[in-house]
Amino acid sequence: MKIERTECFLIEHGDLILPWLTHQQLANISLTCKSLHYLTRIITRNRISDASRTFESFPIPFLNNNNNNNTYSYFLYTPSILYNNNIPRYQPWGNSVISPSPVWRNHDETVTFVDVVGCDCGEICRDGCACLGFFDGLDDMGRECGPGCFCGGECGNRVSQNGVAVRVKIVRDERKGWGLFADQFVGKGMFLFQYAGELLTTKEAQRRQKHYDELASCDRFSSALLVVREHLPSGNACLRLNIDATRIGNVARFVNHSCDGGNLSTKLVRSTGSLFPRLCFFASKDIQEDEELTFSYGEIRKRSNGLPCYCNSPSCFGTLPSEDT
Ligand SMILES: C[S@@+](CC[C@H](N)C(=O)[O-])C[C@H]1O[C@@H](n2cnc3c(N)ncnc32)[C@H](O)[C@@H]1O
Repeated sequence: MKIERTECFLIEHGDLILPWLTHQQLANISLTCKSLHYLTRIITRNRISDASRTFESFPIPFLNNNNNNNTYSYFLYTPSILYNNNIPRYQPWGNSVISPSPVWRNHDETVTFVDVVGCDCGEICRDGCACLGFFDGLDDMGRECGPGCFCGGECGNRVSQNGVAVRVKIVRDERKGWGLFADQFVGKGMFLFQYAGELLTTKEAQRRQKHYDELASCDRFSSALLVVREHLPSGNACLRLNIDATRIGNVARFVNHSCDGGNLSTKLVRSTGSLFPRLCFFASKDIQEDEELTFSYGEIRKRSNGLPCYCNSPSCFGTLPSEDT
């Protein structure tokens, strides 16, 4: 009797409730009656059509031609790095009525240097802009206009601040899990996306990595915790960024490793006035439509029993890079 009442309530308010459920919760209630089965199928179809939950300019579909139950990968979406602990436990996904809250946009500018004055070109920057001068796609460090500048979001020197810049799709592979593929031609040097997720302290990153390693050893679990070290000009110190996209992140969390370096290069890009740089992905060569997007996770293989690598490149080491975080 109690179950029936819950079903009626869910059917009546499905539009409001179902998009907030995780994939597991959705799967469970889809078994309870025909109406809920039908409603959850619609939600699932919407989720598959856009992993970004409409946060990005283009929809980013999941494609799975394999005969398994992995119709999509469940995670929360953020288009940029999250600097605080105020991470939601749930986020709506799969209903056209509810669109993402604007609060989630432009997080890149929330941690800034006070009083850093950038360029004063006006709304759109000109040739002589003090912040210009890196978009050759080759240097290790990039600079863009930022919160310290007078220009606005339309400025051409804010290329990496407007979310995913090219059409991509998330495709299932039997051995590597989900992977990110180009859904259009991408010319060498073009910006694609940044690596978005939670910015963690090193202590928290080490705690989570230990937990993820345990999960990976007993399950087909994929973590997306990335550690970036930026060597400072003094040579004596390095800035360490720990970005965890496992629970909440953007499409960069689906980029798989390739031992030959793949077709993407990474660069830290700093916006004038921003405290932290962002890790940005550029095409290191021309990329054709339907080509998988990959990069090298690193050179170090510390673990004797590392995870097997299926990158298929002639220079494959056989195991994925692994480091002590
Ligand atoms: C950042 S995630 C990439 C997305 C992941 N494939 C997924 O399904 O969510 C990293 C994980 O992907 C898998 N992976 C990435 N590159 C791989 C490769 N070359 N061979 C095998 N597995 C790979 C490993 O499980 C790794 O821990």
